[in-house]
Amino acid sequence: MFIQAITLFPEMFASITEYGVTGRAFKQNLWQFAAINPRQFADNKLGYIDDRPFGGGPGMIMMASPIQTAIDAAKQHYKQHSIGQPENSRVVYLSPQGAPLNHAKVQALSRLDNLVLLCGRYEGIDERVLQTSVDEEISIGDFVVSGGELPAMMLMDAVLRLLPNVLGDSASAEQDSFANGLLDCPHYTRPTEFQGMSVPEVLKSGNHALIAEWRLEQSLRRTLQRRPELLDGRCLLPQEARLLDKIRLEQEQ
Ligand SMILES: CN1CCN(c2ccccc2CNc2ccc(C(N)=O)cn2)CC1
Repeated sequence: MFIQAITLFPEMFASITEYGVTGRAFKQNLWQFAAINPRQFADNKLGYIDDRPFGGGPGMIMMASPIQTAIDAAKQHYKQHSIGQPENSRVVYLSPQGAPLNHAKVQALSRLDNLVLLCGRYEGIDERVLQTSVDEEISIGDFVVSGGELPAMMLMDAVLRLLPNVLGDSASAEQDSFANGLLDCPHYTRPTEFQGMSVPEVLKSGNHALIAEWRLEQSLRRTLQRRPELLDGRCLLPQEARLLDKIRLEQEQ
């Protein structure tokens, strides 16, 4: 997968290309990345790519033209390098006004050949380039941060984890909590005793069926407790329904 970020701060993306599983996968060429700085496409010698908002108000708006040129350059790049299929490519704009990102959306994005991530700064981007050149607007949550770069890197990390071979067999993405629509169960490691607290016996039993059932019960218990709405509309496997009934019965007592 070839990901391009349109950003005023290309260096920020070292956080994902240089560290952790995403960094190792990048070095193994399991995915490719390029940053495009719209400042190089400024219409003026001084490199201005922002201007005051029509209608007044605080802050500055990113001008349409340099962004348009940057998006066209990104599309040109994957076309001339014939990376994947142009139709299997998408331009995504990270913004508080976007559709909420969730696991299903991450899965859909992980099947693309090319992904262009538009990172806004200042107070946002001129609407006219968004209307013509952005395929999808996505939000990583109902809060505002000072630029689209961190949201873009969070989206990238979630997507890259789903690419084949990125997570060696040690940690597979389908075991990720949201992959099954539930919150994750509690985890423990050595030492057995920590500040007078021990480890649930079942986890030391070596009985893998019992351990799996305990973990599923803990996930269901946590989901019911912290995010009950995640259970609405989620079809339950027989084992999940049985455990959920048991938990609900206990809570009624
Ligand atoms: C001070 N202004 C900075 C620029 N910002 C803005 C406005 C429009 C687009 C992008 C941004 C970049 N910020 C983002 C981006 C995404 C998310 C998210 N939830 O996905 C949160 N914030 C408005 C506020």
